[in-house]
Amino acid sequence: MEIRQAIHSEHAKQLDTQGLRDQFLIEKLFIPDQLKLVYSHLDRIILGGALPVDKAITIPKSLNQQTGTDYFLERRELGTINIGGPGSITVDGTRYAVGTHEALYIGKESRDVRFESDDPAKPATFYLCCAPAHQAYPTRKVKLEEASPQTLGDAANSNRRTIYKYLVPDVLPTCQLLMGMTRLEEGSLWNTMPCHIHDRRMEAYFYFDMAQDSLVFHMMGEPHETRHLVVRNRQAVLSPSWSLHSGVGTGSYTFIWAMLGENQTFSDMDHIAMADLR
Ligand SMILES: O=C(O)C(=O)C[C@H](O)C(=O)CO
Ligand SMILES: [Zn+2]
Repeated sequence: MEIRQAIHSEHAKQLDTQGLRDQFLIEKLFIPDQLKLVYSHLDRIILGGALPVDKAITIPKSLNQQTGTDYFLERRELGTINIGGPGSITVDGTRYAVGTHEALYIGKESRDVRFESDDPAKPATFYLCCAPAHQAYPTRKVKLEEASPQTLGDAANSNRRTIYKYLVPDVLPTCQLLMGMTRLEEGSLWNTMPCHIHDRRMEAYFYFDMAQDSLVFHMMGEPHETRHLVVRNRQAVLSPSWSLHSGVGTGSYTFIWAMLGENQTFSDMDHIAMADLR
């Protein structure tokens, strides 16, 4: 499993383009028929992808070497949103059908997890976020209609969007993982602007549904020391708690956000006045 160290903001601001990309960008998350995971020391989040095409993908036993536990989810919870075709996830013998843009929360102490696609021609594509957990909450599927929606922004500011909160306390209990998907309206290209930080939680953004030659300029850094990352389709960004996180696309895109940290209060954000951005 690839490891990313935590990084101080004073170090991050010295980095050049490649240095920033090495620290914060995850370029490849999906390898056919393999589980790809990246372990970050930012609140010990693990991000990953499972793209089952010709065979099922399972969580290998050897992963417990990284977690120092008997099995991977012994002290962890796992959230996933399927951005591909219809598929299923079998958790300790119970099969959950997981369609496009449906989420599955997999509780702590789940031992056997198996990802499958219904049709190899339209494979299910599971984006995964995994967090340390202290309590075994029930495994549960969440459909798009069950996610808690919040529409923000307007066309005049090119930031009209709906935030679908799938794994949040209003919908189901989790130990610390918060996860959802934000969809922009046609013509709106800015997410999360006006922007914010939240010192109490780290965050990860995963951009998808982008045209081949389309880019997102993902904004990061402390509000007075902003930087950007050029992000392509199906790439993820790690956002430490000191970093703002916002993006603008050269074309349409959707993204999945996930947060871990002190609290599960989505609205606990420190908004940054436009005048304070540098
Ligand atoms: O478009 C947005 O605004 C978001 O999706 C915001 C993220 O969910 C976020 O940064 C939550 O802290
Ligand atoms: Zn945020």
